[in-house]
Amino acid sequence: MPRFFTGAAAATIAPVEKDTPLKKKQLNEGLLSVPSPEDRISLTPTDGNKGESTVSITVVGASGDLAKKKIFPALFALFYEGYLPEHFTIFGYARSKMTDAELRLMVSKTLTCRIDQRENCGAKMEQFLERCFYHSGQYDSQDHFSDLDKKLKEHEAGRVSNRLFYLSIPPNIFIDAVKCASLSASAANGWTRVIVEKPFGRDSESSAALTRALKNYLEEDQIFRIDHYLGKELVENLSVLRFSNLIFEPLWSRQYIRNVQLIFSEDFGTEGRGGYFDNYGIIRDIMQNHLLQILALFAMETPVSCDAEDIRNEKVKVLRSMRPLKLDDVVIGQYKSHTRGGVNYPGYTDDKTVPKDSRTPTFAAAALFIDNSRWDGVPFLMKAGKALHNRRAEIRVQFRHVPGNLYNKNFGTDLDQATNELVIRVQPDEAIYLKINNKVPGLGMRLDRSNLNLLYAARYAKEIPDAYERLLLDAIEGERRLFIRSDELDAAWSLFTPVLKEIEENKIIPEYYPYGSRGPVGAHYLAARYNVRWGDLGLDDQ
Ligand SMILES: NC(=O)C1=CN([C@@H]2O[C@H](COP(=O)(O)OP(=O)(O)OC[C@H]3O[C@@H](n4cnc5c(N)ncnc54)[C@H](OP(=O)(O)O)[C@@H]3O)[C@@H](O)[C@H]2O)C=CC1
Ligand SMILES: O=C1O[C@H](COP(=O)(O)O)[C@@H](O)[C@H](O)[C@H]1O
Repeated sequence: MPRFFTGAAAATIAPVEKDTPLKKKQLNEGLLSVPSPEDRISLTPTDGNKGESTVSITVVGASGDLAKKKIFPALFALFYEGYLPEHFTIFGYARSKMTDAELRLMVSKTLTCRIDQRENCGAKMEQFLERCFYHSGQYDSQDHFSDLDKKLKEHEAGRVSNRLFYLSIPPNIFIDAVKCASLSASAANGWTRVIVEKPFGRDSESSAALTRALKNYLEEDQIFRIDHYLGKELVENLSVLRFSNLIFEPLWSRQYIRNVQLIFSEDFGTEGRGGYFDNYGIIRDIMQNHLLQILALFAMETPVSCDAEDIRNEKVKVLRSMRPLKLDDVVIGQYKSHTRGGVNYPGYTDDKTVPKDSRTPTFAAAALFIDNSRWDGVPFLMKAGKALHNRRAEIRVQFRHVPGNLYNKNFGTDLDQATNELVIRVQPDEAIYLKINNKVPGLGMRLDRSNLNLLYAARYAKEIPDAYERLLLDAIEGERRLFIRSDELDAAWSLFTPVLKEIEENKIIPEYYPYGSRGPVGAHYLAARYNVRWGDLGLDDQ
């Protein structure tokens, strides 16, 4: 069921943003007229185009990697499934010279059909591409954005215009682009929203400066800070799992949970993105955002409702209850070259875009703590790395042992063998499974560990949408639940900034690990200090 109303229904959708500083200025100067409430609710199709609304989506940085790989394909998937409004236009904006036809050719190479929904896919692609246009311009030129504005207006044809800008550009030009888009290409009578890609700064100070600069041109509710992990199916399911199943929520505390592990691994290196990565490193690239966001959703208290502000309020509370990370609780690593099966896999510093003497971590493990009554003393262990032995993202919840367990003798003293573990596998092969102790069928009394397994591919015959689809749709619909609010961002940076500074100022040497391995051994010592064994090492967890 499409979530977006199209056609006549869309005529009743009123702009929801508060006026931006720019808009207020224009209103004061009489440069803009305010649609009266009557205009907003009573327009019917007989008013001509005026009563209908359009959405124009401008992909700023359209020639780039993310736009090609994720944004255009996600927009097509939304179009294919009927989620885009009836009147929509997509503009690519970048400095590269391209015609509309060239943009369409570029985009067409990246579009794919769903495995389970291929009907009319070719025709749908054609229809989609016909709605894609290109405008070449500089990111810091108001004139060029004014030219874009003129083109957008032609397509909007007098309808109520809503505009979404997706900043798919390097962070050093975010502000220029926001300034120009806001001053020269804001919607005249509908909403204007801007999706901002990470990185949101590289520490507390630069992040706060970015927020301040953005707020010169936009209100907070126009800023959609994207963390694509929040758009992943199993991350979105976390709240459903916790708050709609009686069996989980009562166990969700220090009373029953021994530790929580948040694990991210990739089986490839920085290949091609070394230039960006070297300035950030794995802690900023993965931990401070993706893993911490998952942690906040995992650990938050029950929100008042599913509304964005209620959920984000609870996330902020968790983040602000966390202890700033200490250097002692962090292990960093960097991958080195490795030859396996006659193939040589390059080390991090073999990447031409990385300085030869770089100490930037490509792996990190950390122990974090939430100092509130629910989680006091429970280690939240994070592990993230590139060029490891597999590609995986998962949450592991290890439960305490059963007091006075009748069957202890069947398991011996190995706590990890005897206790339950809940695994939420975010990717690949999305799954939720619970390790339980079970009697092996037969006349004897032999126990083993088995999985109660919800494997998505077996349970749901539907392809899981890419995270960018969900997030783009939410931004179009004005749903902010899965986007990061500025206070969340501040709290997240407060946790990591001191340790990042210490690592950099003291030039801490990372532990080197071979490409394709399980990462530095130091991660095991760190876990052991808190009586934890990483859950992804078991034979049934490969
Ligand atoms: N690629 C990915 O997988 C991911 C990317 N991101 C973030 O998304 C954003 C875009 O990423 P990505 O597409 O990889 O970036 P690119 O490096 O591909 O840059 C996007 C476009 O920006 C323009 N551009 C690049 N460098 C400069 C520069 N120095 N000055 C002015 N314009 C420049 C180029 O377009 P032109 O020359 O035509 O103007 C380029 O095509 C970044 O913020 C990145 O951190 C986040 C997660 C994943
Ligand atoms: O944000 C980022 O995420 C990707 C991993 O995303 P995934 O959806 O493919 O798991 C990571 O490769 C990249 O370094 C990072 O910037």
